[in-house]
Amino acid sequence: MSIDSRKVVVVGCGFVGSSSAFALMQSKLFSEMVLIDADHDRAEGEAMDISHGMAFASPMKIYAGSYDDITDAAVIVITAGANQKPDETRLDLIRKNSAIMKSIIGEIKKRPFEGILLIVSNPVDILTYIALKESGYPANRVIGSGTVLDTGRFRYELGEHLGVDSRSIHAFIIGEHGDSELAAWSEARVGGMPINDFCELRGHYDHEASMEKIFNSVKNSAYEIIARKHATYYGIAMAVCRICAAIVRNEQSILPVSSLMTGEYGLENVVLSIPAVVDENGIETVVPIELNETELSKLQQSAAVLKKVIAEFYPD
Ligand SMILES: NC(=O)C1=CN([C@@H]2O[C@H](COP(=O)(O)OP(=O)(O)OC[C@H]3O[C@@H](n4cnc5c(N)ncnc54)[C@H](O)[C@@H]3O)[C@@H](O)[C@H]2O)C=CC1
Ligand SMILES: CC(=O)C(=O)O
Repeated sequence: MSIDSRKVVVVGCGFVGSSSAFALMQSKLFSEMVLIDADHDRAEGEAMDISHGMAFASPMKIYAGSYDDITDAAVIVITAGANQKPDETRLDLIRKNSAIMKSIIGEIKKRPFEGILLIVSNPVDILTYIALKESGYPANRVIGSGTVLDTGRFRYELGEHLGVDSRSIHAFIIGEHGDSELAAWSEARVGGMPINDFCELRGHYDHEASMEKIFNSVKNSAYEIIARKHATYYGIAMAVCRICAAIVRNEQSILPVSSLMTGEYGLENVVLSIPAVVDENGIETVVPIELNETELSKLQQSAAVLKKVIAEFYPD
């Protein structure tokens, strides 16, 4: 079965799945999009609604389908599962969503599929690990959206603080997509300048206080949004589009997706985010950026948090 690089499948058509589908339609990356949901009517309604925008975008076949439609897709985006309620962490979702992920991977595995699995449902790092184990696919083909969203939030916050286009900022949030994540401050650059030098250029000298404020705002974004509107979906939809573009356009873009660690920073058998080169094969290679001692220790603590949860599912 050959891969059709113009075909994408979205599994789960709730807030995140439908927003991602809407963003993907507007991105013009694909000419065919299959929507799958446990609630087939919902998938049908979303396919109809999104299709009605086509006259203002580009021709595309969008339909509610089944797992029999996945075989030649380039990417399957999985957004199915419960979202956080106020006061819930992402890790609190693991019981419900691990069962959902296992059932979806079970369906996918019954069919030939050679494309990329892009996991978005939370807790994304643990569910990506489960998808990897249950599918048996090579690690390069199973990617989590990881901290691509958090990194987008980080660049946005820094851009606001510094009065500069966030696209001119190279800075990453790494580790868990969740409460143990960290900012790789020591590698952050604005227009090629070390970040603190750029801050001083803009008249900001209170580095420690600003760093803490900006990082906390990024880390707590989901909680703040969920408290106000019950779910987050537009930011992640844009992140899904960005990752899909890197894959189907074979861009070799560096994105902090969630991937299997194989010795980087002394970490193994855990899935988390560090920057990686993303191309048509998924993860081409991870990019183990230099971290200072504090950052390295925080990354290792983040991995330990994730490993503890993984051990509940796959005790060795
Ligand atoms: N990785 C990230 O950065 C982000 C992840 N998320 C996560 O995305 C997930 C989805 O969130 P929402 O869309 O807000 O939830 P939602 O409740 O609006 O939608 C979930 C959808 O999944 C469907 N579903 C449930 N079981 C299914 C199955 N076995 N097969 C197919 N479809 C199934 C439901 O019918 C529903 O339509 C959550 O886990 C949420 O935490 C949300 C935002 C950002
Ligand atoms: C819900 C979630 O994971 C986020 O918005 O970051």
